[in-house]
This record gives sequence, C-alpha cells and structure tokens, in this order.
Amino acid sequence: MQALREMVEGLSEFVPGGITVELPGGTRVGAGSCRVVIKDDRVLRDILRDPEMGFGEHYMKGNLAVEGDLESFLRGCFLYLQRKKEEKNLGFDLMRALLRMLGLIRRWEEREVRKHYDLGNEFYSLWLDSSMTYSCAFFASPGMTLEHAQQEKRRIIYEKLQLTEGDTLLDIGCGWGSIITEVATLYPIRAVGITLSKNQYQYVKEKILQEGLEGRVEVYLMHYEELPKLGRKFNKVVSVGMFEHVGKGRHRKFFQVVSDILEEGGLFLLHTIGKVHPSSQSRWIRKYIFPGGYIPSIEEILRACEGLGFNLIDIDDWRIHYYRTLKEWRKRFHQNKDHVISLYGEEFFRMWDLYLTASAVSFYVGSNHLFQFLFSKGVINSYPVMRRVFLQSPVASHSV
Ligand SMILES: C[S@@+](CC[C@H](N)C(=O)[O-])C[C@H]1O[C@@H](n2cnc3c(N)ncnc32)[C@H](O)[C@@H]1O
Repeated sequence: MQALREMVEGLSEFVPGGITVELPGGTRVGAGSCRVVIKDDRVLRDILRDPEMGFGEHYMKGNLAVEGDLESFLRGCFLYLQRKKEEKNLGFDLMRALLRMLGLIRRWEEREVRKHYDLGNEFYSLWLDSSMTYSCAFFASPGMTLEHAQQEKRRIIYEKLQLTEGDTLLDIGCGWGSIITEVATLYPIRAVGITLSKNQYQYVKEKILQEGLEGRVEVYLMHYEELPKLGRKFNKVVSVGMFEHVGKGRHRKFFQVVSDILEEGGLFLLHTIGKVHPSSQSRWIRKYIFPGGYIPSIEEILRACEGLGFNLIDIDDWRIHYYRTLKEWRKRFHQNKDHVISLYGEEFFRMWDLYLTASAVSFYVGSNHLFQFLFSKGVINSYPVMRRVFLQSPVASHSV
C-alpha cells in the first residue's frame, strides 16, 4: 500500500488534476480527477513490479481502465518514469546477441516484421491516409489534412534528394509504395522499392500494373542485406521509417549495404525515429508491437556510418510533426473502432490504441524525435546551401 501511495503521489505531480486509483474492493488512493480503475487483484502487483509492462498488458486485457484523457495520463506516466526508470533492456539485448550468433535472429526478425505489416491492407487502410503512408507526415500549415501533409513530406524528400532526369532511386522499406509510384509520375526516373511484407509487395505490384508503370518502377520482396544480389547501383537512396527495424548492433551492416549500392556522388536520405541521447526503449512496444525494434540515438547512427564514405549534409528534426501524425492516425482509428474490433477483437483495439497514444506522447515529451539525415557518398560541394529549397510552401511559424 505504501508503494502504491508513493506511485500515486509521484504520478499526480505530472498528470494534470492528479490521479485517483480505485482498487477492486472499492478502496481509493489519491484524490485526483483522473481515475484509474483497477478491476483485477493481479494488476497492482504487476504494475508495482514493472510499471510500463504491467500497465500495458493489463490495459490491453481490459483489467484496468483510465477514466479521463488517456493521452494526458500517459504524458504524466512518461515524465514520471523518465525520472525513475532504470535501464532494464540488458537481458533482452543479451538474448538477441546470442540468437544472432546462432544465425537465428534474421529469420525471427523477418517473421516479426511480416507479422506487423501483414496484419492486412484492410486494417491499415482504416486509419492511414489514402496514400497508405506509414511514417511521419509534415504539417506545413496548421489546418493541413493528413493526406496533404504526407504529400508535403514526400515533396520535401524529393527536393532534398534533388531528383532529376535519369536518376535511379532505391527505397529501402517502401511500404505500400507511395514514394516509388509517385516519383515515376513526377520525374523521368526509375525507382525500385523493397519490403519484407508480402501484402505490401502484392499491393505495390498491382499498383504498378494499374498505373502503367512497368519498366520504370520495380518492387522486390527482400531483406535489405540481400540488396547486393540485385547487382545494381543507384544514385539516390531513401529509407523512411524502416531503420527502426534494423536492430541494435546491426546499423553498421545496414550502412555498409547502402554504401555498396550507392554510386559515388549519390545522395542517401534516412528518415527515422531516433533519440538525442541513448536512453531506455519501451519494452512493452518491443514485446507487443515491434519485436526486434530499436530506436537509436544520433550518436549511434553517426558512429555506425563512420568510415563508410558518407558525408553528412543535413539533419532535420520533425518531432512535433510525428506527434501530430500519430494524433491523426488515432482519430481515424477511433472513427473505425467497430470495424477494427470486428477484424481483431477488443484486446487488439486497446493494444493498438495504447501504442498510438503512447507513441504520440513519446514525441510530445521529447523522449523520441524524428530525424531526417541527408548524406552524400563522398564530399559534394555543389549541394544547395539554403534550407528554404525544401520549404517552399507557406510554412511560417506555427506550433502544432
Ligand atoms: C513503417 S514501414 C514504412 C513504409 C514506408 N516507407 C512509408 O513511409 O510508408 C517500414 C517498412 O520497412 C520494411 N522493412 C522492415 N524491415 C526490413 C528489412 N529488413 N528489409 C527490407 N524492408 C524492411 C517493412 O516491410 C515496411 O515496408
């Protein structure tokens, strides 16, 4: 009881209006306006032992409910845990290192990535924008729709990559193909995408046929480590929202592959969630949503590409744009609640609702950032020096 009181007091400092925890027998601890109703005796024991995992698992199962704004509550939890958290990922990472030595990790990772993206095109179409883009958008003006903000993100990427006639573009982790199919209609260039998801691969293949892009756009179902097998080089490479899957200890291998297939003088744009300083990862998200996932720090990313021929041109941070993107996804997810539940059930709905909300909060509180790194292969001094090249739209200064 003492431990619970301390937790309620600590959390109440960070959750607006404070919290009250209501236990199964009716006992209340705290006097805040946000009510956390515990419906099962095991909940408290599990949360006190491991707050993040205990909360996540019991929330999914419906053994506890938050009667108040889930986002404000989670923001408070983040800030509270940031203060208290001990790094507990060591055991998990040791297990992964052992599996890697046994050569088992890649198959396991591939299976986990497939499981996430092959949940079904129908499911993702319920809450992504119509281009099926599953990564951070760029909200150039306050009232911009998600559709438009995703398009704006792609436009900025194309400009950063200085796409021009005759280019060959590779998209590593192309998702449902929004970049490779769009560039082929905007520029006289060729584009190749790779994905690990069979559903995405089928979807992109059909889109290529429907839009008459055969011969200019290709998609392959393959792991990035297999890219050298294509026997081709590209002068532009982009990877959006895929680096988070690469995993701890594998970043240098990833950059090595990119270095091998990128022409001298070519450009590489890496769009990824990252941390400013190395810090602990969400173990609940790693267990239930992205098993193998790892959010690297800027330092880890830059160290991983050292000595491989890359020269850094630019780093951009879109942190608050990811917060807004996730809020839009969550809004659409709730608008389609009944449909999601009919596909996968209530526990799945709660699990994904928690994932989308906690992710939004992680950007809001500055635990996660969204970086766009732009590298050249070798040093090129002709690259435009002005940032406004990227930001042609009436961006102005608005907060999200
Ligand atoms: C979050 S999605 C982003 C998709 C797309 N870039 C977008 O912005 O909509 C991550 C993508 O990376 C792909 N991916 C993950 N691990 C991969 C790997 N080892 N090799 C190739 N693709 C991978 C997934 O299949 C998926 O298409």
